[in-house]
Amino acid sequence: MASSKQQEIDGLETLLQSNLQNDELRQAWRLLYGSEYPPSQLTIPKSAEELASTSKIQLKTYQFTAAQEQLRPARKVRVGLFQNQLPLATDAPVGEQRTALHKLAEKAIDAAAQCGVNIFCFQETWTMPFAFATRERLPWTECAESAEDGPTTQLLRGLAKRHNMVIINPILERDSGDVLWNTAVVISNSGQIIGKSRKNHIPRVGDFNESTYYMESTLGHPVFETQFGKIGINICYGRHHPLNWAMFGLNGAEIVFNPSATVGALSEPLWSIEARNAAIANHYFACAINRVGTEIFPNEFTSGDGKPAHKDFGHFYGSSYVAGPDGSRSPGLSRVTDGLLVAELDLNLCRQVKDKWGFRMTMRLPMYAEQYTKASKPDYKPQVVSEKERPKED
Ligand SMILES: NC(=O)NCCC(=O)O
Repeated sequence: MASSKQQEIDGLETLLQSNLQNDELRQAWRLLYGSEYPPSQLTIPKSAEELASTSKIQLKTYQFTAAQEQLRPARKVRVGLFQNQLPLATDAPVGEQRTALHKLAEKAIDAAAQCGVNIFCFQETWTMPFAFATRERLPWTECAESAEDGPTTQLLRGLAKRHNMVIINPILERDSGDVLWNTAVVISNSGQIIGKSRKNHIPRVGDFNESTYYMESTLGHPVFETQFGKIGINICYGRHHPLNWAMFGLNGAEIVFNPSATVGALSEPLWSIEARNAAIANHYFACAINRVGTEIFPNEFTSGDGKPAHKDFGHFYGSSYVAGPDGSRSPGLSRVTDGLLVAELDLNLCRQVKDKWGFRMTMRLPMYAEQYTKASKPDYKPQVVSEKERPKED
């Protein structure tokens, strides 16, 4: 069973709330989250709270607002971000693991539907343990499935239609030629598949040796036009590449999901910054979703850093959150438990922020296109100005 270590704290918010009071808490919250305390929540049915509670899923809600416009009605959409631990041990048969995850997902989607969620997204490769550190092929490559006809997409197509909900399904994909990919399938609220996006940047850092398992995307930065808004998917490690985020914005995304699997020792200082910065820089909502728990594997592996072999990556710290184009962010989910974050976004905020700051008028794309083209050539000479090259002034 994936376990959360006892000493893991629940998160920054719990620390703030248990150590600060009244005005200090309000001020700290405003500085850290860019919004008022207490955070503005949604009214949701008691049945959703009960279902989440009996399923041991933390349920948090948040509302982003935009100024009311005269000519455009508000464009409110609810997103559901689901983070989870593995329900079974990593050495359970992979089919049983997938079935257990499917059962958990049905509960989370049901709770999300009761909260009026329009677009739901899972964490990266949610149907399997995050086994890539092991570099063992079997049984993990058996977890790969068809993006179009695999059992997970089939299950979610039914749920998407039943709940009138777009579902983003990040899986390890096996295509018809037996090439593996790290893929997010976008399933429309009609139950049809709109398309898929694949991971552009593959990590080779610490225990994240994923190039052993799947190939780099050749699909670019597709943006999917759904009934609820234009969405893109930047999978996990792609969040360290600002241009990866930028391309989804240039292709018109209003919401970019970042399904992830990352651990505290490696990336926790980056986590609360990267998606938030992407939302600000690209004038869209960014939804960051991380795995939870410590997954212990049967065999030891090393990180190639001279340290002892080990059987786990460390703690996947959850902390999923939504960031708005205005720099504000929602509260985060727990670092240690399964959770569903339901956030209401008014997509009008994207254009309002662009206009307020003049970001689209000042972005200077042709200048960067020219410079990037030059910088991508092997003979590129970096533009460095040195004192040595200046004529002496005296
Ligand atoms: N899953 C994945 O790409 N993890 C890499 C580590 C990180 O990006 O924090």
